[in-house]
Amino acid sequence: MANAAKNSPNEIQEEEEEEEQTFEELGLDPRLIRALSKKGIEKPTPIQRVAIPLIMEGKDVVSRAKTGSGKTYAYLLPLLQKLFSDSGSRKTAPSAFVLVPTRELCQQVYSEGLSLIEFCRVHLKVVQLTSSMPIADLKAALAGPPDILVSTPACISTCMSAAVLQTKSIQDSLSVLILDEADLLLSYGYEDDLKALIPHVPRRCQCLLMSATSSSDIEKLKKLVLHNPYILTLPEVGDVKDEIVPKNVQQFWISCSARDKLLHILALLKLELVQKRVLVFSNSINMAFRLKLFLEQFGIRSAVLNAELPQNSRLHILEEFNAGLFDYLIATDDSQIKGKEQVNEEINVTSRKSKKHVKQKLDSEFGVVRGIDFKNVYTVINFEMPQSAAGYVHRIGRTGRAYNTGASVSLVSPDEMEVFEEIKSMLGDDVTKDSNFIAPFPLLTKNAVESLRYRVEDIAKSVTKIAVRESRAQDLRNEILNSEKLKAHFDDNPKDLDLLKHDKVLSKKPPPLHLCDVPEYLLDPTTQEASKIVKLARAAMGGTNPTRRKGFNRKFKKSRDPLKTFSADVSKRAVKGGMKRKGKDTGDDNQKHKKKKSL
Ligand SMILES: Nc1ncnc2c1ncn2[C@@H]1O[C@H](COP(=O)(O)OP(=O)(O)OP(=O)(O)O)[C@@H](O)[C@H]1O
Repeated sequence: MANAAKNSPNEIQEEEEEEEQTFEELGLDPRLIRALSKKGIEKPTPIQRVAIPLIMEGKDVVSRAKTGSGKTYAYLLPLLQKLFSDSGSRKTAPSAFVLVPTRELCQQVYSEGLSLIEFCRVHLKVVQLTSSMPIADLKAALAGPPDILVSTPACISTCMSAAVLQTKSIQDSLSVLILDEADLLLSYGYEDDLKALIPHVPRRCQCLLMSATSSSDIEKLKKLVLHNPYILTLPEVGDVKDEIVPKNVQQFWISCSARDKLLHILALLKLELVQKRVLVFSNSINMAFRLKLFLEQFGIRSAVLNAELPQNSRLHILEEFNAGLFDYLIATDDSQIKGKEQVNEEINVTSRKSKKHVKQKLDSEFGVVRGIDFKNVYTVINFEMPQSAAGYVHRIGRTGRAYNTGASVSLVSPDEMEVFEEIKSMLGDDVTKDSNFIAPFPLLTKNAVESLRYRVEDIAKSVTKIAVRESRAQDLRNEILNSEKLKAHFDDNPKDLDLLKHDKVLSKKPPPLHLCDVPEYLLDPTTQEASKIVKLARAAMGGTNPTRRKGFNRKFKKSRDPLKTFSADVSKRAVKGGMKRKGKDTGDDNQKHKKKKSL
């Protein structure tokens, strides 16, 4: 049906009717539907439409869907529904484990679970545990026990070794195990932790595996954890490399030398050729600070999010950014993949040379890019290219989430062409499939870039290695102090976001006034026009106001909406007559799902 639907208007109508399926029709409990409605969520996304009924039937499911497609509710909703009816049963350990690769994700899934439970007014308890917690706190959190435990595999392993979680209790009580962002669990080094847990997961336990990309790690995990699972995946994955990046994210690139990257990013931001809010990625913490200091000199304030910051500060930066308190966030990623030694070396240099001797370890459970639900990020800029094609998909996936639209701009220097080619070949880079095509960025003219060059060169030189090192150490010191204050403050005032600003200026000298404004005579007519178009588009979308944006997006062409293009696999094999299922027993369920669903 998916193919036919693309070709025939009548069938598109059919497809759209199928899309109108509601949460009620999926059999969701009215309390959950009310809770969703309070959160402004009215109808299921495609992955939710397919996964929720299967999970409610108790099936093991591997669910692979694009970034931002709503995978968290796809498992949280049926999980809660199951626990509504199980809540009276006696147990000695949590009924459900949700395992994620990073603390940031832990916090995010925990908050989503907690708010659904609160809205539903049911007596269920969710806790989050991380490896940094003292054993006594882990013990206290597990007393009860709670119904849902959100954690990292390493922390579960710690709890088992410290006998805070008894393996016998896990065997008796665990009924659902969820591995979220499963494609990352092994690359974050959790294989041994998972292997320690798996023998204690009872055979009857339902196992779910959620991921945005596929990899050999997923295959490994599937074998390790799942029994006879249903595989829900994108329709053409495998052969046609389609729709890896959500369709409503437009991808662009700019070719420039490594040296000219500062000049180009300044032109993009200062001439307002990209829409706010903007998430910029760099590959190292020093580069992130260099960029911050450089932009400050032109009156552009930003915050840096990285692995050396204390956890409270990181969470607070994310919350502030999501709440719209500042427009530019520079994040570092890939520190896990890059080799910790190199990054640690970077930190030690900072520590040794800094007078106040700030020592801070990189957090191995840190992850900004993977799975974090940034709100209303319109533009992602790759100031430096990620180290892998999968890294690119995850970065780009921070925009265009749920029903929003977004854009990405990658600054590609000659020595990054190799990874850029790899990305293009992974995407298929087919001009006819606009979702996967990375187009040259059309709004930035050579004249506009050159008009800024002489201003940029002096400032770029003034942002020396020493200045970067000092401001990085300064920021870290501030954040360590803040972190303590934040902890105490937020225990009492959980909703107070405006306490500490993270985009404060770090430069010793205030930005020169003449650099903060770009005089009109510097701009060629094409750039002026481009800037106007971007502003108009922004106004049409209601700025960063999420509710007005929704209205805009409803008018957005359906075929460009990533949330509408998912179909269950039901994939290749389904076309030939049946849902893809590991193992022999397909039975009646196969009949139910026989038809290839295009949602
Ligand atoms: N049915 C829905 N309607 C509208 N918005 C939704 C719906 N379901 C989820 N969302 C919103 O979509 C956003 C993305 O959801 P989520 O974080 O679950 O995506 P994801 O598929 O897990 O992405 P990633 O792979 O990047 O982790 C969230 O802000 C969430 O609140």
